[in-house]
Amino acid sequence: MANTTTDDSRKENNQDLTLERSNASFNINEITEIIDGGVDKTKFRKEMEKLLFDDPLFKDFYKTFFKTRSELYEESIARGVKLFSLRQKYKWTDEQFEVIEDLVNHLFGMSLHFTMFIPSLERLATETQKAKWLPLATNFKILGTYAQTEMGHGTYLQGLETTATYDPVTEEFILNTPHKSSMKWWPGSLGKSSTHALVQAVLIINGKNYGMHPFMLQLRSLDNHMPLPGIEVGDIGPKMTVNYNDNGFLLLKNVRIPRQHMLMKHAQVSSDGKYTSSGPNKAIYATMVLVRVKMTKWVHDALRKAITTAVRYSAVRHQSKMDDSGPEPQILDYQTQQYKLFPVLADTYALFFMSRNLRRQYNRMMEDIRNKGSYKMLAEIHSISCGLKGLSSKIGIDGASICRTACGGHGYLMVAGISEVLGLLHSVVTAEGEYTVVCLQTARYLMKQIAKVSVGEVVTESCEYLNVDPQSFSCPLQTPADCFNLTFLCDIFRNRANSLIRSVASRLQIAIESGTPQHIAMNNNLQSLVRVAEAHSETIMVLDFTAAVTSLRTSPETIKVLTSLCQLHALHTIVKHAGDFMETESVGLEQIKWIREQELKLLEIIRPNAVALVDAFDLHDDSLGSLLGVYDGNVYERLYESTKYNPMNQNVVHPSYHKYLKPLMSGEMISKL
Ligand SMILES: CCCCCCCCCCCCCCCCCC(=O)SCCNC(=O)CCNC(=O)[C@H](O)C(C)(C)COP(=O)(O)OP(=O)(O)OC[C@H]1O[C@@H](n2cnc3c(N)ncnc32)[C@H](O)[C@@H]1OP(=O)(O)O
Ligand SMILES: Cc1cc2nc3c(=O)[nH]c(=O)nc-3n(C[C@H](O)[C@H](O)[C@H](O)COP(=O)(O)OP(=O)(O)OC[C@H]3O[C@@H](n4cnc5c(N)ncnc54)[C@H](O)[C@@H]3O)c2cc1C
Repeated sequence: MANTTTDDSRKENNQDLTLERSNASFNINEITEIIDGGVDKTKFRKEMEKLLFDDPLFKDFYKTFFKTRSELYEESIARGVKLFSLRQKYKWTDEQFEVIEDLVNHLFGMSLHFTMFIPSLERLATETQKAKWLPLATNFKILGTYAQTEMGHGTYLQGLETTATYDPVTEEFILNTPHKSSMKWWPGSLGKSSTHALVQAVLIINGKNYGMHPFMLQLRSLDNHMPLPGIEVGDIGPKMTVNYNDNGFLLLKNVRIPRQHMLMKHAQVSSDGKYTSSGPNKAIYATMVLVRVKMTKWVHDALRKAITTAVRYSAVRHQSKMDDSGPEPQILDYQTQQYKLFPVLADTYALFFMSRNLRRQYNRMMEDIRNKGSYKMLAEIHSISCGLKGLSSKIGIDGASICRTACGGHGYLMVAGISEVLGLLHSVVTAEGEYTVVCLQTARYLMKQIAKVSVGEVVTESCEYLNVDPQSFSCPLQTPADCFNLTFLCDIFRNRANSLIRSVASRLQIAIESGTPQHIAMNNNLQSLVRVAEAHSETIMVLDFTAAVTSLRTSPETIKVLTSLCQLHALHTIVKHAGDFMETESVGLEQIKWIREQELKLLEIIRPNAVALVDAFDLHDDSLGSLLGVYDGNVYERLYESTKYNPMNQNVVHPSYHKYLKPLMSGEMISKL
């Protein structure tokens, strides 16, 4: 199968797409460079595309859909080994490797080695431990995973049951998973690949429980890959997606490890069993914060694949008639199709600017920790990243589902690529903190911030809007045209979040003051707490998108088109939650009517640039992984060609005909009964 590339050798055979591209009002390279982070980074990405997609191992992503689990696993290991070797050879940085992870859709074995195992060592190990294990890990002498979740507990970390009991006589920890519910269950690359795991276990010294702590455990022999004594390990079985990954289970029976194998940066156990700790007690959760931050960008990466497919396909697909005398229109010309897809396109851009800002804030926090030993920003970054990880995964799932249905029947095919994206997004909404659970972490923080406001204390930057009294707010939208004013829209979002936070805080306070036990008062308000976390996170997204488009240094045409997307993102979010915005008097009934009308106007404004706006993501066909979304638009040819590769078509007559259908049709089967 010929694949197009992202350079000038692209074949632009489909006339509709050629026309769409010639109609664009802006230069797509300007947006591509913003997304890549500059011309040099665009150049690097393109070089990497050449390097990877000239290699049959990474080409023709759609072929993975025809493979068995074992084939998928083996191929993913081959890909992982190739990528790790290339990383070593070219000395790619972490940032460069993240670009490559996205290009190959995270489809390679041992991805957790760089996503969680090494970052955990960097964050949780002492300098001596780092000097010992990091060179082994970065040179692939050991391959590691992050083993925290158990069969019985993933969310409630205080409920973990794996124990690490200190034995001062031998100066060892004895690791056990005492019950079925205690076995580790889910860690990526655990089942068949990893030689080592960072195991989170409950530390016990002299019968006293010190809670969850991290331990370095060797799982398999470095000579023959056999599990070491006392260790049972395997694959947990087929999943909704990521079936190339050997997510695993792990049982431990009296496995002894040296005292020095507890990662002791934040808490230490001396040889005689004395426990000491330093730094904040949640510092051992550090790797989870990093991955949640990264996940917001993964959602953007995933959703841009779905929306690129759906918009390009909608430009080449013709169906039905608007007018009996005219030709069948492109389905992208139906207002309903635009109303499905353009808000998703706007959300995809919103996710990009939000995740970029979140990563910058995270990097600032890490600099503070490294340079000043200051964890001041941790609580705020934890709260923001929890809410945004949750919200982005939800936007991703909703958006990709819309893209799938917007592609009609063909969208249901695996080779359309959207089901795969949707499955990946379902893993993101659950892994690294389940949706509701992470939202509740954000809400917990917001409740503390509003309590500070009530006693005149200073709140953190993300919550500054809480300093305003909602009573003093009046809706700034005086005319329909005001609905395009981003400053007004930001104020409306701030007011809605502010009012909702205050309202649930006040309900909680009244309930508790009137004698309702705190846990019951909380449970009676859990749904409202999730809602305030969503409102706060949606506000951050609108503020980040607005700040980005109003500070862009690029051509007026590019700013104009991105501004329209920002307006659509904000207006569509208001329409989705019209009840909230009206209940908090952030807008009135009249304004909701205007917003709905202006939203439809934006569809018309965006329509001529729709294809260019997805082209600006500059996704290589082998990265896009969709036969419906190919750059040249030759969708029907690609679909037909894919049937030649399909293993079901390798025999003209399938063996089951001779085994079952023929005996039925000849009457032989019935006569045997
Ligand atoms: C096609 C394109 C491609 C793109 C798509 C890519 C897709 C890729 C596909 C790959 C698949 C995904 C693989 C990803 C790997 C996933 C790995 C995992 O899940 S690993 C497993 C992940 N597992 C999970 O995520 C487990 C989720 N559960 C938890 O994190 C916790 O149990 C908890 C947070 C819910 C509660 O914890 P608990 O100890 O009971 O805490 P309390 O509630 O009592 O709060 C006490 C205080 O602590 C504070 N605080 C809390 N956390 C943090 C923090 N991180 N930091 C700082 N502070 C924190 C909190 O604010 C509070 O402060 P204060 O108010 O007192 O001041
Ligand atoms: C693809 C994938 C990869 C993974 N990779 C890893 C890995 O590499 N390493 C690892 O250690 N783990 C991994 N996990 C496990 C993952 O982190 C957990 O599954 C996740 O944190 C959710 O926890 P849970 O399964 O216990 O869900 P549960 O907590 O059992 O969630 C079930 C329901 O209960 C609700 N619920 C639970 N607690 C509360 C509460 N306090 N308040 C309100 N509602 C609540 C939830 O909202 C949800 O609706 C992976 C999971 C997946 C799907």
